[in-house]
Amino acid sequence: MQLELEGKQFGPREVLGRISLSVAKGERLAILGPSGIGKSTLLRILAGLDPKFRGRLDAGDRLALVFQEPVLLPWRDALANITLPTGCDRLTALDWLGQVGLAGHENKFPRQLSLGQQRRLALARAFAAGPDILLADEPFASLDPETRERMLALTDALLTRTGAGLVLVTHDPDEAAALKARTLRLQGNPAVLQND
Ligand SMILES: Nc1ncnc2c1ncn2[C@@H]1O[C@H](COP(=O)(O)OP(=O)(O)OP(=O)(O)O)[C@@H](O)[C@H]1O
Repeated sequence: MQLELEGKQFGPREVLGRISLSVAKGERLAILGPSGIGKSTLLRILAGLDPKFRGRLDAGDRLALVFQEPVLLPWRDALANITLPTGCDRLTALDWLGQVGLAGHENKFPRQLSLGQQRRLALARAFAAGPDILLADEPFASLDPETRERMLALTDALLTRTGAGLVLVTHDPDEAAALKARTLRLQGNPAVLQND
């Protein structure tokens, strides 16, 4: 995927400046920066969720997204939370549940799962979609340290196994290091990307 951003405004406010970014399958990138700098805004543009920007996005790749909030279907069980959005079959969904350590939880509803389990379900759903590139917005925030470590190791393993690329938005350089991601930093007003 390739983005040539000339600028992004909210009303009169120029939030992002000129940003050139390309990510290929297998490549891992982390975008760091303080709260409010424009990390989520940039990720939403990359995901094609926000078409209101000046510039050009070449989005030929297959993308999957994970957010800080797992955004699951509340009235569907864990299995259907994978099969319905991705179109994959039951066996594939069960396999992915196993890979994220949720074997035996397939008939539970999201509210019956802990936050860490819900995040792993969202991760399984993302990988079940077979993405070239995973776009992740703070998916490890507000987990207890042990769960966070396990989730980071799991994400690293699944990225390696599938060969998917990664764009991770985070304020935490440790997460970038744990995922062996090249780091770029958003800074300035309007914000632009600098090598870290
Ligand atoms: N829909 C919107 N309308 C107006 N302003 C917005 C909108 N979305 C974001 N902003 C503003 O754009 C700026 C960048 O927001 P963004 O959420 O991208 O920052 P962030 O770096 O992801 O922050 P955080 O780390 O706290 O999530 C902020 O000043 C925010 O208030």
